Amino acid sequence: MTGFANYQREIVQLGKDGESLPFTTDLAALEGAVRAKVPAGPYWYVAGGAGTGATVRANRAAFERWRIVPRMLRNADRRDLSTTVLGMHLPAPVLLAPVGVQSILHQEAELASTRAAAELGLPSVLSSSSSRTLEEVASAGCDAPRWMQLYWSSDREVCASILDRGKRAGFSALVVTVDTWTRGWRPHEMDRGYYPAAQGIGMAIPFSDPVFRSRLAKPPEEDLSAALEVWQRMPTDAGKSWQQFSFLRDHWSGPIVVKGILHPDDARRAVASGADGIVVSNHGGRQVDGAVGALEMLPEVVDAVGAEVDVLFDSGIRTGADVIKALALGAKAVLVGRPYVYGLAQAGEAGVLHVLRSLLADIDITLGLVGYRSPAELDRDALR
Ligand SMILES: Cc1cc2nc3c(=O)[nH]c(=O)nc-3n(C[C@H](O)[C@H](O)[C@H](O)COP(=O)(O)O)c2cc1C
Ligand SMILES: O=C(O)C(=O)c1ccccc1
Repeated sequence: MTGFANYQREIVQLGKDGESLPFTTDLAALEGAVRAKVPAGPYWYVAGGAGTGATVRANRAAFERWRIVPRMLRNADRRDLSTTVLGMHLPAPVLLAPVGVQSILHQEAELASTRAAAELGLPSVLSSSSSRTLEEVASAGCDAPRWMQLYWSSDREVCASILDRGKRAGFSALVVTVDTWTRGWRPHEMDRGYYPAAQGIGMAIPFSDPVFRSRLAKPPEEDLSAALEVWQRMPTDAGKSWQQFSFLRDHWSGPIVVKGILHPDDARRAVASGADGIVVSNHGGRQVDGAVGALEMLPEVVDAVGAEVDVLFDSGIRTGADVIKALALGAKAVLVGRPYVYGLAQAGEAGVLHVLRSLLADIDITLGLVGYRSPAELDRDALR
């Protein structure tokens, strides 16, 4: 057995002592548990998808179409989930996806989620729209790798300043999200009139940025709506094409990952433009209604660029079996989004830790039962 599976033993022991966990171990059921606890505005903001929710469903349906074929008597009792992504050693092929405005669910927000990930040695990706600044998260006392995500604003000096702050605060990789230059059509938000950004939530990074502040007549603390208006006048797609990627290369010395790729030709373009990694993702179904399930595109993208760069995956990961399917289809690691945020809503850092430990234990146990000892041993032969 490996370390992560011990969580199962701890839980079983609790049961023997007549106790049970305060949380579900069924990560697919977490959403329902959180729905009963959190007000409708923030709940739907997180859980909702674009339009009719067809893409959210397509993400799950894509996992359902693949089945794992377990192998027997292969000495899989000792396992090692560790892997290397962008040259960084990870204890397991799991990262925390960038999720903005976490303070709508828990006041400790990104501090809690980053700490929980770091406790397990897992990297977390800080959203560009976080509720805490880069420097606050850096000083949370975590020694796991921290990556930063960027919504690539058209104001080059503001962008350069944010990248420079990230570097100085010790963020080791940059994730550039290319599928969200504007928000998708999201009835769940619009019909409830719930817009955290309108209250300045998720503006911690720009509002603490000296270059952004120099663009304002009055600081955001004195005139919030004017500051939000200036920010909104810096659209993230203005004139952007793959040619502008060199700007990021010039202002970021570490690895760059492009997040939000589905078509293999876009993956090739990203790599040709200098990306060190790709995240195959449809943003958890939040952007384009009726889009392809992200997992459906993973094999094509891996075939196109997997030999050159690390291909990561997100959108719809809920269980250990899901992670095994994504790895078998060629992902080097996966990012989880909503599940850890639901853990945060349940119980802050302890809730995130529970979700991550459950997922890692599930991956570890399932990998062993399927007859594999490490992520690297998995390939498409494990699936039908
Ligand atoms: C509430 C919420 C906020 C998000 N904010 C960001 C963000 O700021 N930047 C980003 O690149 N992706 C963001 N995402 C997308 C996630 O990084 C990720 O792609 C998605 O959640 C993965 O799907 P899953 O939730 O099914 O795991 C957000 C997702 C949610 C649910
Ligand atoms: O809601 C999202 O999916 C997202 O990417 C986002 C962007 C800015 C602020 C909060 C969330």
